[in-house]
Amino acid sequence: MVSSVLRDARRIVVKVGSSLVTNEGRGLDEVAIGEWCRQLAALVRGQGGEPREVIMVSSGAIAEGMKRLGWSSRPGEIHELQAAAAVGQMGLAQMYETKLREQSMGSAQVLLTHADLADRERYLNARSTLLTLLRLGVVPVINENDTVVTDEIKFGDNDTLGALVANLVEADALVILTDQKGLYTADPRRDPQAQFVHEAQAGDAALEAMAGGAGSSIGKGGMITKILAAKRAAGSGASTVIAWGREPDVLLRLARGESIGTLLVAQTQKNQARKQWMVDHLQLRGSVTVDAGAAAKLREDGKSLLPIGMVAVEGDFVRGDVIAVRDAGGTEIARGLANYASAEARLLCRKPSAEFERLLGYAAEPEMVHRDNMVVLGAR
Ligand SMILES: Nc1ncnc2c1ncn2[C@@H]1O[C@H](COP(=O)(O)OP(=O)(O)O)[C@@H](O)[C@H]1O
Ligand SMILES: N[C@@H](CCC(=O)OP(=O)(O)O)C(=O)O
Repeated sequence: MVSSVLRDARRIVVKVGSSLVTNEGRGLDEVAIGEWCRQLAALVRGQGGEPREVIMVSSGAIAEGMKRLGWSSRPGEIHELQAAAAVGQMGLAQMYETKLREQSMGSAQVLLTHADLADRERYLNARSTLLTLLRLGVVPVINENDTVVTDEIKFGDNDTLGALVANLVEADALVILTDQKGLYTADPRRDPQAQFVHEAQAGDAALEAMAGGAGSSIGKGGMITKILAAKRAAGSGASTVIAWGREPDVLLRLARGESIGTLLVAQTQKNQARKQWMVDHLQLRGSVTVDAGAAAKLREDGKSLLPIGMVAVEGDFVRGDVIAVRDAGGTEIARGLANYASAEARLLCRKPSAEFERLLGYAAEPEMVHRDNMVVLGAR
């Protein structure tokens, strides 16, 4: 069977769980990590098709740290888990770096917390960094920053983190690699009658009833967190595939359009989903007024808003806040995330980007609001 979802996906987030990465806690599985890295490199290079942008979200730090520290059972104390994660992350990063370098691929370590993605400014910073890494052809390898978070504010499982990263970079697809072939109607470790689910709608409540917790002592979330991650990823238009991480050439075959694992299809289109996301987060913090030229560029050409077209700034906002864009008559044209705080924006009115560094002491993005972070009102 051929599925177009992964075949057409240009930006893909791949998540691998602890049990796979560490061979059920026996230690980092060098061969498996090498295999995924070989496939990631082939995808980035577009071997056999269009080049893809890929981000790896990898668990395994705690399991690897426990092994390095000689602990045979998972400690109950949160700080011991954090210490294990810090020890294990060294090995994890080193392994991905080595395996990607063997493929002549650059790699980058990114450790994120929930707070990083909940805070608008950090959200934009994380997004810009990841998009820059992708543009540079480097493969970001992401894990939760376990050192600085405790239970209540943790993602807790990397399935959720994978979905939030997919939302963050507006990925087309999320691939969750695990120790099962995909989703079954019940936990196959417990119910031999369980049937395989080939395809379903992401967010279908019936799926949540099928999914149980983790089957091994190594994995954290189990299938339920994968189902919820698919629902979350669908919020920004990304479909999810749950597949067995040891399936030969799993990523390459998915990218060729082969149906492997369970496909959970997002119901909303990416652009539509992005707009919905903006509408849901519309707590306006201020606005900018633009000249007729900029208004036309936004309305008719779907362009970003550049400071050179701005004539005034109203309100008090920080980078990452949602602001309105108004024309000279006061009519709202668009809403979006501000790249510059109001005080900086006032200095940048009517100025070309070449002057930003002189005016601010630094230069970030050339746009005041990037079109990817903007909803033009009235536009479909
Ligand atoms: N309906 C289901 N279908 C498939 N697996 C399920 C289901 N319900 C529970 N599971 C369990 O979820 C496990 C995968 O989750 P987990 O151990 O957290 O892996 P990972 O480390 O890859 O995140 C499987 O090994 C399986 O025992
Ligand atoms: N940040 C943790 C991952 C948490 C976790 O167990 O995730 P997973 O195995 O994907 O369910 C680690 O690297 O050990």
